[in-house]
Amino acid sequence: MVITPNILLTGANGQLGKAIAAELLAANMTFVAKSRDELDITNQAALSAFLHQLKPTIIINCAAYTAVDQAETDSATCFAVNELAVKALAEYCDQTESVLIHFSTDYVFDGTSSKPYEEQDKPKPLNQYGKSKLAGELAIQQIACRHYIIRTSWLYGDTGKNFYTTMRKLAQQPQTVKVVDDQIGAPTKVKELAGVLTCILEKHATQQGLPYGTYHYCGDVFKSWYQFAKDIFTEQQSNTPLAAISAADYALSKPGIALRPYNSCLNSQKLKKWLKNNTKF
Ligand SMILES: NC(=O)C1=CN([C@@H]2O[C@H](COP(=O)(O)OP(=O)(O)OC[C@H]3O[C@@H](n4cnc5c(N)ncnc54)[C@H](OP(=O)(O)O)[C@@H]3O)[C@@H](O)[C@H]2O)C=CC1
Ligand SMILES: Cc1cn([C@H]2C[C@H](O)[C@@H](COP(=O)(O)OP(=O)(O)O[C@H]3O[C@@H](C)C(=O)[C@@H](O)[C@H]3O)O2)c(=O)[nH]c1=O
Repeated sequence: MVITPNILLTGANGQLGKAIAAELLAANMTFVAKSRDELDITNQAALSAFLHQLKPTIIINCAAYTAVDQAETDSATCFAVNELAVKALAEYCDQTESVLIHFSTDYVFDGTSSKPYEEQDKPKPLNQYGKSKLAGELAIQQIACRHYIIRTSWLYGDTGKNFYTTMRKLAQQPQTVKVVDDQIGAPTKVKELAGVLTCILEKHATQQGLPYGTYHYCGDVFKSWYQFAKDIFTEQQSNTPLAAISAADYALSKPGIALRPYNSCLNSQKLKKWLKNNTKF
């Protein structure tokens, strides 16, 4: 007998949450999606009451505090969402033998490695956002509920707040846009990551199911933020001048900005190999 999972999607109004909802719908999967207004995961009492009422068997957590610079001065809120609420979700999953699918970031690394980061490499975040995301990962791993932690990088899509939509707007104005050229990573389409997640769910609870654990998944091409901006300006046929600058020079023009890793590259081979061997992806 196949048991239909009872899926809860949190943070459903974010860019990844929306993309996952669209992919799950397209795959005819049933799920309950909740935005922050409908389910604030930092409200422990409301969260607990909701979970015990819905009894999800799989939680896809797309709720997160993602304002990287703001987190430097608002770290309590950032940790409340990215660590404490995640711990509460993991505790529910542990008690009910449910599965937690959670997303994390390249910003858990300090970017000093000379090669793309693998799953087992030692995290050492540079900023409050990265520290809070690592704390969330550690909470899940310590509670040891059934889980997938998927670290990704530089997520973007046509809507929501991301580097792609920011650059698309800047490409419409006449002033020169200066963009950091010494931080490298892989832009990752939210739709692509949502497709990966759907494949994982489709295989879950079968013999080809992805083993629980931590995985990296990002786009195939590593580039700098400047190169990414250049691609976007070309796509937009923009005549706005674009200038490459160093992260150090960019920081001088933006006091209080968070430090970001120079090398944000993730090695996604482990998950990509599994996808190739086990799914239609
Ligand atoms: N964006 C990126 O480049 C990357 C993101 N990630 C990770 O991917 C995941 C998804 O990120 P992404 O979709 O881009 O982020 P978004 O900021 O687009 O979405 C996050 C969502 O979480 C919601 N949220 C914030 N606080 C709470 C709360 N207390 N309770 C419930 N919901 C809340 C936000 O609500 P509201 O809409 O009201 O603000 C928002 O809708 C996160 O875990 C993030 O850390 C990893 C690597 C790269
Ligand atoms: C807007 C802008 C940014 N930058 C630089 C600043 C920074 O080094 C880099 C990216 O800046 P942003 O603030 O757009 O992106 P940022 O918020 O750092 O993006 C990160 O978000 C979190 C949630 C993640 O998990 C990461 O993977 C990553 O995607 O580009 C410029 O150089 N010029 C500009 O005009």
